[in-house]
Amino acid sequence: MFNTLCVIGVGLIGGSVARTARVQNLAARIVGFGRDQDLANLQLAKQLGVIDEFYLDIAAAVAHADCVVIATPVATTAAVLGLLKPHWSAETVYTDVGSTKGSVLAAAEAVFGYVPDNLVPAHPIAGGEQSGVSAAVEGLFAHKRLIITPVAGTDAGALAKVQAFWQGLGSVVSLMDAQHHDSVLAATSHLPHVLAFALVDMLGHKDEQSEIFKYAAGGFKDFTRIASSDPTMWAAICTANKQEILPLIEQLRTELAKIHALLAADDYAQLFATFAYAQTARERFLEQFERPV
Ligand SMILES: NC(=O)c1ccc[n+]([C@@H]2O[C@H](COP(=O)([O-])OP(=O)(O)OC[C@H]3O[C@@H](n4cnc5c(N)ncnc54)[C@H](O)[C@@H]3O)[C@@H](O)[C@H]2O)c1
Ligand SMILES: O=C(O)C(=O)C[C@]1(C(=O)O)C=C[C@@H](O)C=C1
Repeated sequence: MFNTLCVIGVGLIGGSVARTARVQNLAARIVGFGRDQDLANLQLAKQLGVIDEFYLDIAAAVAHADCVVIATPVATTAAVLGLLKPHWSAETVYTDVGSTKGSVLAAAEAVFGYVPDNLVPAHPIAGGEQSGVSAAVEGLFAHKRLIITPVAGTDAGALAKVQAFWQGLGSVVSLMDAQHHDSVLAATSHLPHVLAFALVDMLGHKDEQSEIFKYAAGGFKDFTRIASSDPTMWAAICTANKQEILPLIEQLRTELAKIHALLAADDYAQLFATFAYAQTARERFLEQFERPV
């Protein structure tokens, strides 16, 4: 159990960390930090009992913290580490929740010149399309995967503490290289978001826009739910991981061109084979991986 948990960015994920940590007794006191423009969200977080106190001053926020969780958009990591740097403590463990991990290591290198041995990058593979503390839920991470991406110099004690913390929040923890993480998540999370944003962008610009959305039913809603996600967060993720995302967009172009050609040629057999392969693959993946524990 930590004495003071400090959450930097008390939004959907940071708020869910705080809510769950409280219920699971992982911290005696939970505080939040944000900028002036985060004041209303922080006030709400306190009012909802998600945090005990909040600070707009970083020194006050981390003064007694033995665990700091950075839960802000990935584009802000360097700025947040820059604020933390003068108050960095060897007695504290630091973790984050960013959707891209290479960018977090790069931010640490840029700010410190190295990755501090007590900074243990993490990524919970759980979330939703909403933002802010009002969307935070206790139990968000239960039975969900969480990837930790340590580096060669990561302190074993800090790693063990952070791993135990995330396990205490209910996550099923895996360890992997940040580069590998970014390559896997580009395919399973970032590309689907690009696709959903692209589809709604395309349809939204069509003249018959209102007609299209009027008759949209379950399939459209299922496919495009994630296009309701925060554009600030997703522009940051896509920019941070473009090296991995760009080749996947190219592969998808090839796949769409294949389906276009099959349809144009009335090649029912190959069209069926393509859809049947995808259906079987999805069923197999769900069966194998839907429940990690
Ligand atoms: N939403 C998801 O499904 C999901 C899942 C896993 C990981 N993540 C990652 O979690 C992080 C947070 O995402 P979220 O969905 O909780 O977003 P959110 O918008 O709900 O919360 C982010 C919070 O950070 C605050 N903030 C922004 N910039 C800040 C700064 N410079 N200093 C202090 N506070 C700042 C915002 O006001 C907000 O309260 C992102 O890095 C995202 O990649 C998101
Ligand atoms: O369910 C959603 O809405 C999500 O976008 C969650 C999701 C995902 O793509 O699965 C989004 C970003 C994360 O980094 C992890 C999880």
